[in-house]
Amino acid sequence: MFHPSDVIPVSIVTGFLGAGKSTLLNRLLHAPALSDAAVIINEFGEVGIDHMLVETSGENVVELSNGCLCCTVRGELIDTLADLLDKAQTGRIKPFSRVIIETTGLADPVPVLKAVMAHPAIAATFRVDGVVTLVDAISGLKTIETYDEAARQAAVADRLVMTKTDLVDEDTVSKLRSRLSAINPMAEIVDVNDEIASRPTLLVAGLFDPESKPGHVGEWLSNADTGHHHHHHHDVNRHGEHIRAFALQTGPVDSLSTIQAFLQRLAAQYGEKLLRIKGIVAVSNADAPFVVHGVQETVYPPRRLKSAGEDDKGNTRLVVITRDLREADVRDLFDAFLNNPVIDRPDRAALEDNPLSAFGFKLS
Ligand SMILES: Nc1nc2c(ncn2[C@@H]2O[C@H](COP(=O)(O)OP(=O)(O)OP(=O)(O)O)[C@@H](O)[C@H]2O)c(=O)[nH]1
Repeated sequence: MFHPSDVIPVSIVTGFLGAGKSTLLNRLLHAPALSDAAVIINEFGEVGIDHMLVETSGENVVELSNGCLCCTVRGELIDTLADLLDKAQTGRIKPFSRVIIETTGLADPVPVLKAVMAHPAIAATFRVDGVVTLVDAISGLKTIETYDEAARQAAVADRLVMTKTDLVDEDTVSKLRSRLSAINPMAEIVDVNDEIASRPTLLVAGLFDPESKPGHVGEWLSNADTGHHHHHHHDVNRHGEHIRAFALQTGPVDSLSTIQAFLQRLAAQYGEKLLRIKGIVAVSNADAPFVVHGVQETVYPPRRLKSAGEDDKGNTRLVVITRDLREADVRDLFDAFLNNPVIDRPDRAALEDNPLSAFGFKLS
């Protein structure tokens, strides 16, 4: 039975772009203990697809895709929490015993924490209980050096989960572990393949206590803007001066290999500038679409989805997040792989015959 006076715990799952947040959540949400959790997913850029990628019963999943939780949608987060509560109290959705917030990979977690902890009405009903930060073992060390957001995500964590340890050597894992424990000596550091990382208790850590965090976390929290009046509108597809999101769309493709070849090519050519690419691919004559993923230099094996959402039938949609990379360059390459002619650009056959052609080199 739902008691309006109950204080509802909130777990925050964070980690840089592509660290494996949705993958981990999918695993945990199958646990009966989390079957009545409400899930708030925040995606960067206006074309959100995570609601299709996180497998829950659906009813209690809310997607916030109008920007990044830490800046443009803090007000929306508060409204969403209030709205979820209202719907549960009035029987419009199932009661929930925990809220799980998956932030965008670009989120500074401090304002998100502050939004929940410092808003009078929200803080009376919800309490932060478990900040779990995922760190990608392939790119984590570099990402933490390069992006302040990633270092802050690690510093505020109750638990740090190293992901993709299956794809790197032991030495890399041990260097990452040392770096993480230097940033946040109080956090428990686990490998995503450890048994503990498959238990729902991974998300539970007791009331968030800034005192138990590295020295600067309390200061960050005091200085953070509460964002209560933060409904102004900046471009939801931009994060700072360098990072932007856009979508590539087309109809069904003849073969999944066309898209995988495009992703491989993009990753090889642009590497770290290609922060993230993910999407749903409709393939002619296939009864279900595929999900594809790339994170910086790595392209992951495609996965078949159970079914497409009603709006997505027959559509191929890729969301791209780049740093200092022109949208037009990515679009041109996409068109080349789809064999859409673009003036002055090599087509797919030329690109595959001569990998240097995209850089302006020609075979004699
Ligand atoms: N081999 C391997 N692949 C992983 C692991 N964790 C995640 N992946 C893959 O990494 C890709 C990105 O994972 P997601 O779970 O979508 O990452 P995310 O953090 O939710 O991504 P964003 O929400 O876009 O920031 C997917 O192809 C996953 O299958 C892991 O531990 N090992």
